[in-house]
Amino acid sequence: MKRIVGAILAGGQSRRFGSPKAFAKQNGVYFFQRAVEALRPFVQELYIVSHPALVSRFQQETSEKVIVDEQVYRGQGPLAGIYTVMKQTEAEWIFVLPCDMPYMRASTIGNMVSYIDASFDIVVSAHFGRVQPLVGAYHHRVIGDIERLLKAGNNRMFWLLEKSRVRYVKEEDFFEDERVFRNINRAAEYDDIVTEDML
Ligand SMILES: Nc1nc2c(ncn2[C@@H]2O[C@H](COP(=O)(O)OP(=O)(O)OP(=O)(O)O)[C@@H](O)[C@H]2O)c(=O)[nH]1
Repeated sequence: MKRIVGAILAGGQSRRFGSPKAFAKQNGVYFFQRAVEALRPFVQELYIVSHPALVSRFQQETSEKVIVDEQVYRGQGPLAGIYTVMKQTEAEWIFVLPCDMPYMRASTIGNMVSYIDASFDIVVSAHFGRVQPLVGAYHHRVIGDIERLLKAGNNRMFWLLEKSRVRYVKEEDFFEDERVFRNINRAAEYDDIVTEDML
């Protein structure tokens, strides 16, 4: 079995949402907990990477490991979170999920994991023509590239994808319900899913 470590990114500011998205609920379950449930079956270790203000709240709600972004790159976005987890582990692969996709499920991750292949550096979902850099596996060997990008202040995920050998997993690889990749950024989007779930 491939050695995979999980990284749940929960270090964003949730400015558009208005309160920490990780602790919004879908059908009574915290968003971040949905990510934990989806990833847990496939990883030996799992890290929730957040920021200092949320650590104690996470610790009250989960027994998973909670860490904070490396101080030098704090606030630099998801790339800083992935880098931080890579620094914690020597595992070959880091499987990343955001904390704001409440419909993500274990079967999706299982399918993604089956496409992990060491001839690629990164394996991410690109279902329905939308690249999802926060849903996929990153090989540990990209840590140097990530560090260089962060040092230069080029923290967009797409800079890393551009430099790397990427396997884009699409609907012809495995079909998936589009809703699984729905991420919640704004309170209005949250209101929509609450209403839909009640129907
Ligand atoms: N560890 C870590 N995760 C981050 C960071 N920035 C964003 N994330 C996570 O990446 C995912 C996508 O984040 P966004 O929705 O783009 O950003 P956000 O800061 O949470 O929200 P906005 O403030 O509204 O832009 C979420 O799971 C965030 O928690 C960061 O600097 N560090």
